[in-house]
Amino acid sequence: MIITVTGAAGQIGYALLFRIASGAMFGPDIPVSLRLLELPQALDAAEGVAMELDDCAFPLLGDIEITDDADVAFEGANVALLVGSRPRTAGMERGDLLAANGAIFAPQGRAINDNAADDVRVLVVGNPANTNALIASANAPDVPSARFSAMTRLDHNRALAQLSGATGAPVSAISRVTIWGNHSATQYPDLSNARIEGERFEIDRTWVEQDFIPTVAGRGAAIIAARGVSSAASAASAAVDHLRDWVLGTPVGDWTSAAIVSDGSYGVAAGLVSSFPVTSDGGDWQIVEGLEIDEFSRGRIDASVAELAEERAAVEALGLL
Ligand SMILES: NC(=O)c1ccc[n+]([C@@H]2O[C@H](COP(=O)([O-])OP(=O)(O)OC[C@H]3O[C@@H](n4cnc5c(N)ncnc54)[C@H](O)[C@@H]3O)[C@@H](O)[C@H]2O)c1
Ligand SMILES: O=C(O)C[C@H](O)C(=O)O
Repeated sequence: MIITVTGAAGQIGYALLFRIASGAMFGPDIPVSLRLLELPQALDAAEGVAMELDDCAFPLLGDIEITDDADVAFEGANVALLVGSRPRTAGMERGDLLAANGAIFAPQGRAINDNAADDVRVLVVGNPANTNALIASANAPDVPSARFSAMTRLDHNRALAQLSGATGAPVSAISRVTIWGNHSATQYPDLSNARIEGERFEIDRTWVEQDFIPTVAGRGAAIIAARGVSSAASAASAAVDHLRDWVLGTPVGDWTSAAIVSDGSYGVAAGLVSSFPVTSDGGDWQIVEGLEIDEFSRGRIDASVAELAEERAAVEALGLL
């Protein structure tokens, strides 16, 4: 399996590469070769990471290639993790960030289109992840859009952890939690269908609305406030979970959350990259259909999807789609 990681010398890269190389992503039987894409000024740091990977003597790890050339990095890639992106800095407006990231994700989409393996699967982690995935997919016309996804698994895992903490139920007993919409503060972490030990349970709506939702949706900012930098190990762990479930399949009776290109399900405008409840049997992600959406959920989903539509309009105006 050839796995390309962009932004490989960054914080998430440093937490992610060792887990991939150890077999945590695809299990103990699948050897992995790594392609690390970095900016020219970070190539030395990426070399250092590769030296440490060598020093782990991972039995599953094949060759490691380090490059600042996207065509080389995505050559033959079966999996592409697009982590490297331009973080927001002081004085930057949302539109500036979208433009800066368009300059990264449009060429990377083209490089994936021209060089990746026929079965490539792409996970966008770099923010704003949903819209970056939209840009990459739009610039890869020969790759089915179903092969592009953006990461909301970290939000999903945060929701599991919060519910576990509030109920005392172990994370392993909780199922059917959903993240809808954008990987941003407007996301909607939804417990309407959640189960503990396979059963529906009584849930305090005040806690959901005033504590659970703001905690999950604001967790990225809370981590930045506490650490001074954004989440890295938990983001890497979520990326491992996302790819494992996509390639090896989700557990029977449960689903996960991933941002994928909407087919119009649940009133989410077709073409937007929005988070949904999804399953996989090892092929494409499938949206879990037929869930009842009450008025509260409808409002929350619509608000986050409206933000996604605004982001799409902004990158469309920049000529990135
Ligand atoms: N979706 C999520 O749940 C989630 C969670 C945490 C972080 N993030 C996002 O992930 C991204 C990476 O976070 P980080 O903490 O690793 O950042 P970081 O700044 O530590 O590392 C980013 C790396 O990307 C590299 N890079 C920048 N542009 C590149 C390009 N065009 N090609 C290749 N490499 C490039 C930089 O040189 C740097 O080494 C950020 O956008 C962050 O906001 C997303
Ligand atoms: O919130 C952020 O900016 C960082 C990241 O997307 C996160 O969710 O931790």
